[in-house]
This record gives sequence, C-alpha cells and structure tokens, in this order.
Amino acid sequence: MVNIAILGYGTVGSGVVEVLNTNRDSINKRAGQEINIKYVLDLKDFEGDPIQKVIVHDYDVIINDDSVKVIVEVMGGVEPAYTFVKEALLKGKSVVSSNKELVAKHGAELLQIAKDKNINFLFEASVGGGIPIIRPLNQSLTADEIYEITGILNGTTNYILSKMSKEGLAFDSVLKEAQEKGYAERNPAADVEGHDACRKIAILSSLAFGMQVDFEDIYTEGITKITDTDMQYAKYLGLDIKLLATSKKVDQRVYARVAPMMLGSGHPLANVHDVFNAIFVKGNVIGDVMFYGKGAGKLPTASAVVADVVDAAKHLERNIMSFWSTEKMGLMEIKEVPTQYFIRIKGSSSDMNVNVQKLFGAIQIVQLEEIDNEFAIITEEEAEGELNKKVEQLRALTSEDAVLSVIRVEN
Ligand SMILES: NC(=O)C1=CN([C@@H]2O[C@H](COP(=O)(O)OP(=O)(O)OC[C@H]3O[C@@H](n4cnc5c(N)ncnc54)[C@H](OP(=O)(O)O)[C@@H]3O)[C@@H](O)[C@H]2O)C=CC1
Ligand SMILES: N[C@@H](CC=O)C(=O)O
Ligand code: NA
Repeated sequence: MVNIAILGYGTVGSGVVEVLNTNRDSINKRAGQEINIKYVLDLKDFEGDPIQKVIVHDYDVIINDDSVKVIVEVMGGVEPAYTFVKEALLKGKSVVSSNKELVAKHGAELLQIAKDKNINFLFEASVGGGIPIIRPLNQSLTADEIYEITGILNGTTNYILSKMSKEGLAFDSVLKEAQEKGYAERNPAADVEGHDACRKIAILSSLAFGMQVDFEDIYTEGITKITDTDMQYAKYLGLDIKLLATSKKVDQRVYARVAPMMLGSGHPLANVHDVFNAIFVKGNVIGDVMFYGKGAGKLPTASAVVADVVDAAKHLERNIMSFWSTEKMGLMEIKEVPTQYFIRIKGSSSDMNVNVQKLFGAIQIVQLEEIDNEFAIITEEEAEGELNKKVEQLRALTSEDAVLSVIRVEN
C-alpha cells in the first residue's frame, strides 16, 4: 500500500478523491499496489463528506509522517505551495502538482531536488488539464528538436470566446458560467488577461528547450479587449478568434507570445471550442503532432493528477522526469516577430483610403454594411515593431481614438 496526502480539497482535490474512488480497482492494479488517501489538508472542514475523517489543518502532521510517500499539491498559488512542496521533496516524498504558477516559477529547482533524491516531481495537470502533453514532451518526443509549440492553453478563455462567437453572449455572463463550472482560476484575471496561458507556455518551452523560460519575459495579451464587433468582422471573414500561446524557433532564436489571434478555418486550432484545449507541436524529425482534450474542469484535470500519482507510486525510488536547467533562455524581442494585423478604423474607408494605403501598402479592406462609420483592414505580414509604428502614425494623421482595435491574424 502507498499512502498519499492531498493538499487542497477544492475543484481538483475533490476530483482526485472522486477519480481514486470511481476507478479504485483498475488504478490500484496499474499502480501495482493500493493507493490510500491518508490525509487531506484544507483550511475548511467538510462535515457530512466521508473525506472529513482524514481532513487535517496542520501540514506538519503530513510532512512528519514517514509512511506518506506521495504528496498531491492542488491548492494553487506560489505560497505556501512552494514551501510545502520543497520540504516534501527534501524529505524524500514524491510530489504531484497541478499548479502552473508553482511549476513556471520554481519547476527547475524542484525537478533538480527530485532528481537528487531519486524521487519524482510530476505535473501533467499543470498544462492542458487532462491532455497528455508534459509526459509526451518528456518521453515520446525526446528524439526531436522542437521547433514550435502553439496551443490553446486556457479553458476559461476558450469557453468565453466560443460562447461569445457562437451564441452572441456577453463576456461577463460567460465568465461567470466558466467560474461556476470550476474552470477559472481563483482570480479569473489570470485567465482573461492571459497570465495562465503564459505560465503554461513557459513550462512547455522550458521542457522543450531544456532551459528556464521566464514567464515574465513572454509578451502577453489577454482577451478583455475583444468586442462583439470584432467577432462580427471575424465571422464575416470566416475567421475565429482564439487566445493562442506560441513558442517558436526562428533561426537559432526563440520567440514566445500569448495573444488573441484571428485564425482561418484551415488552421489546426480553429476548430477547438468551449473548454477544450489543443497543443500543436512541430519537431524536426516527427513533423507535426497535435494533442486535444479538456483543458480544465474537475474530472479531466483530476485524471491527469491521478495518472501522475500512479506513476509516482510505481517509481517510488526512481526518478523518471527529465529536467530543465536553471539557466535563463533569452527570447527574441516581440517587435522583431513577423505578423499580420487586423485593424478596425473609425471613419469611412473612402475618406481614409489614401492615408491607410500610404502607410500599410497592399491591404485587404473590409466594410460591414451593418456597422456605420468604421471599416477594417488586414495588413501584409511585417515585423510587429514596424506595424506598431504605422498604427501610431495612423493615429497621428487622424485622431488618437481612430484605431478601434488591433488583432493579429494567422490565416
Ligand atoms: N480548476 C481547474 O480546472 C484546474 C486547476 N488547476 C490548478 O490546480 C490548482 C487548484 O485549483 P482548483 O482546485 O480549481 O482551486 P480551488 O480554489 O477550487 O481549490 C483549492 C483548495 O485548496 C485550499 N487551500 C488553499 N490554500 C490552502 C492552504 N494554505 N492550506 C490548506 N488548504 C488550502 C482551498 O481552501 P479555501 O477555499 O478555503 O481557500 C481550496 O479548498 C490551481 O493551481 C489551479 O491553477 C489546473 C488545471 C485545471
Ligand atoms: N483556469 C485554467 C484551469 C486549468 O488550467 C483554465 O481555464 O484553463
Ligand atoms: Na496535461
């Protein structure tokens, strides 16, 4: 029997207990022994829930119990999660975590401690919820040099954008729904401002390139500025707006970016809707691979956590995760990255055409009959820095509020 302790009995923690109970026999068989939940740490009590009999409020009870071999950290946040996880690893207990904030910030150090102690720090659920992506990067794709990872990595924002686009629902009401379904972060700004996707692409990039990619260095834009009108244009153009997280090698340099993008229907990520996530990986030997599934929610996330628990139980004294170095990887500046912009402009296209064409050259002009006094353009591909200068010049030539929105396009 292997004793485990779960830190946090919220959406994911309660899902872990449910999955272990629902599939107990097959899980135990695969783990080669019984997995026993000895403790659940939480701040609250859960009167009437069978879990109450193993609830503790003091972490010392867990850390000082030598019979606990695997700790499942599903509390979220950097502290006290970091202190608890580090202490556990230093004491020789393997750790499974779904906490991307923790992994993005301290992953390299925690992986190294696990390696030194010949135990494991596993975090499949931290990216793409239930989708296997950490394990494939760590095991199945190790023959490849990775050129690109592009993904829809946040379930909440994909759910919001899908509902806004398909059902014309308002941003705030869909966000509330996503929170009720257990998809959103405790502070949903992390989702809608792109920080959650940013931490996830930082983790994937660090694993893929073997060096520390700091999430603070990644250019990040969320979805809060996307309006119904942007959606109307996208629909007219046959495009879909998605929050994409990308990390890509250009020559020998890498750029990373999180931003809403207008995608053509032929793009591999255009048909990923609702809470689903997908990750597209390009390797120099394998070519293109895609991973698809539910990126958030109680049971899909718990599925990945429990699979890690099984792996940890099977390898109690053998380290199975490769690690990335703490050496920081420099990223290409975003202004150098080539892109295409969709720009909505106030005024009439016939009056503005000369200015706009003088600045942007060959452009596609889009005018929707049902929308007065504005039009949109799609630029040619150019470095972001150059396009931004042109947007500023357009403002200077017309008025400060003439540019209504700017969204990147990938067709
Ligand atoms: N929800 C999802 O779909 C997914 C979540 N994740 C990640 O998993 C982690 C957990 O998420 P989720 O389950 O949604 O979050 P919840 O807020 O639902 O659950 C966290 C639980 O941990 C408890 N907790 C917080 N701090 C402490 C502490 N210091 N000591 C004891 N208990 C504590 C909370 O108690 P209280 O409520 O009283 O504060 C709460 O019960 C996060 O890192 C999240 O980003 C990853 C993938 C998907
Ligand atoms: N809030 C996150 C939860 C999973 O990581 C999301 O919406 O994707
Ligand atoms: Na995953």
